[in-house]
Amino acid sequence: MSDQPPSRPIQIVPSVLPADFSKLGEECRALEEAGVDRIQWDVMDGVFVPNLTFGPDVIAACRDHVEVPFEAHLMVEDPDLLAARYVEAGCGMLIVHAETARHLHRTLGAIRDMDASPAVALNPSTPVDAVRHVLDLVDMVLVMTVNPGFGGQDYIATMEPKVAELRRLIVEGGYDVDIEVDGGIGPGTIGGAASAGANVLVAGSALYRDPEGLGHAVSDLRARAEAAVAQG
Ligand SMILES: O=C(CO)[C@@H](O)[C@H](O)COP(=O)(O)O
Repeated sequence: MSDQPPSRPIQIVPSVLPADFSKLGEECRALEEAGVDRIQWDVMDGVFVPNLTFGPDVIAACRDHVEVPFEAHLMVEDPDLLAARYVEAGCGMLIVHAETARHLHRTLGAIRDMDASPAVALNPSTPVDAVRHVLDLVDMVLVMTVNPGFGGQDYIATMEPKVAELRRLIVEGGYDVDIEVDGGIGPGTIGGAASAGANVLVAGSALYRDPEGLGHAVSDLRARAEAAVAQG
């Protein structure tokens, strides 16, 4: 009998960075029809990362086009200032970077108090230890597999041991926490990330460049991740 707990369900979450920004409502509907589990909005403020993307009103405008849940990846210098706006816009999960929250424990608790799902993100150079004392507060930890700011970057495979270390911490502590990875996820990399312990996989470029379309891309990535987990 394996002493490992049952693996957590694989979830495929698109980043809409590669989508056509002139018709985001339609793009969200296409993603929902393709079978995604959630939609990730990469929120960037031009301070924490060298890019500027979606304000809460843009997300709110897309909310009623689909039923699928939204998550906001807050790549912003001051998450406390903005968190409530993104919940009001319709994001059920907020992902806060450990590197930006001045009082991470308090910020995550405040998100839960807003009836939203708190999650925490780690940039590639930030150690797992940065979230050791907040695993009881979050529903998910995001391990970045690129440096944040842009889609289409190369996957940083050296993050796989970090994912495995985080998984051990979660399992040993008995926490009910998903592990998400984001950045460079595609057919050639998703297996390594899932084998390391990630069960929520964010993909942007890989979904939109699949010649067989979004539906095929989502199904193919899910199958590859599930096969990697099954192989152990
Ligand atoms: O979050 C970021 C960068 O900040 C990106 O990693 C996108 O969320 C996914 O982009 P791809 O690498 O899948 O194109």
